[in-house]
Amino acid sequence: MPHSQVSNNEILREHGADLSLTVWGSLLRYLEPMHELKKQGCKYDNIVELAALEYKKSRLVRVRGRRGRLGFGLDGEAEVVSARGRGSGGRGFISGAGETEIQLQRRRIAVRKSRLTSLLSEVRRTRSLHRAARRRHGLSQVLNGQSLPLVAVVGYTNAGKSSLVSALSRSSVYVDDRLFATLDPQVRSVVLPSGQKVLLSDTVGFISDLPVQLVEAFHATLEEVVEADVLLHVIDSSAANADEQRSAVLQVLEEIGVSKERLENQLIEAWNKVDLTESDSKITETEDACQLEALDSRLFLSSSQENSHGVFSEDRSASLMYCKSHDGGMLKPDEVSEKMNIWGAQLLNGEVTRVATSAVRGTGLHDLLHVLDNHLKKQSSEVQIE
Ligand SMILES: Nc1nc2c(ncn2[C@@H]2O[C@H](COP(=O)(O)OP(=O)(O)OP(=O)(O)O)[C@@H](O)[C@H]2O)c(=O)[nH]1
Ligand SMILES: [Mg+2]
Repeated sequence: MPHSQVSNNEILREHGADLSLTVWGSLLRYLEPMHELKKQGCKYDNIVELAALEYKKSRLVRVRGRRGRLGFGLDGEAEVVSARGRGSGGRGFISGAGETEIQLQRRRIAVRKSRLTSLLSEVRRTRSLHRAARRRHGLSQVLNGQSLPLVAVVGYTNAGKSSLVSALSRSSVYVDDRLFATLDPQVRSVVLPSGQKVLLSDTVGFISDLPVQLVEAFHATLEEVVEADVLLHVIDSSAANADEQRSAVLQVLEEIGVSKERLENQLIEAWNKVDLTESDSKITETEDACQLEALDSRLFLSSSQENSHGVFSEDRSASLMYCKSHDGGMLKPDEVSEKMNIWGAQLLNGEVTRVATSAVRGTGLHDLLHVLDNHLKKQSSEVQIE
């Protein structure tokens, strides 16, 4: 993956670029729709340049290419130098002529920046047209005039949002993406267990300290989030700083105008990548649906519960939930899924709902669809009461 965010960041880091710059690099890399920007001629290297310019206007990243060519790029050795000539890597920058070179580079970047900005606004315009079209048709033909609930999938960068959206749409009972694929490739339709059809909208990954200068570029995502009926917050449970990433996302959501009340009542958490946090044997058992993994006690019940099929109890020390049938045997997956009704009760009490998932292994996807179902039912019943 020569142009992936990870490898580019690694290269930058290897060459001594400071962390804030790599954060900018990754932020810019994640400015969706980068694919479209790339298609339209924006190179990743330009984005990194832009990052450098935006973050520290007085500093530049210079890259020595393999053939000794100086420029901006990723195939060579990078050194961060200040405009005054103090090299962070111990190497100085020749002043005098260097000043001119920096000015020249700045101008080049400024030109690229304006190109990027106009491309982004074009992309925004296209996406908003798509959204309008989606609302207009909005499968209203299919649903007799009702518009479909929109679930915005948000989360820290690399949490697995896109993977989860694909996995959910694959696992859904019936998927018809033809209408949307042409309108907006980042939206998938999914049918919940009750038969309710929803739209899942994949968004860009958030990172800490969202720089305000770039909020404009995030508008496409922000608009999806603001319009959404439910926010599905995907968290990489295997990340060492998962809690920090979670808080960073909540903070960004608040900053872009999502009310505290919505964050409490219209947000579902998918603690993704559980396959990386548990041993393989537990996963196997999970797939047999006899035991469900719990990341913490809030994922499941506060005490043992039962439904018509069996008893659910949790072993907090092992982070597991046991599901035994009344006759002492194992519960089948569809029997286990009945416990979602109990989760529904939790939702009515206004608790944040968390589901452990693995987009890669398919763990917890049905649970998540059930939770979404319950959530939307609860929301629509509240609307009716109002
Ligand atoms: N082990 C494991 N890897 C996962 C899981 N979900 C996603 N990944 C991997 O995590 C990486 C990031 O996944 P994406 O789906 O692109 O993450 P994202 O949140 O959409 O990332 P951005 O859109 O770039 O912010 C990929 O390499 C995925 O294969 C999971 O459940 N388990
Ligand atoms: Mg993604």
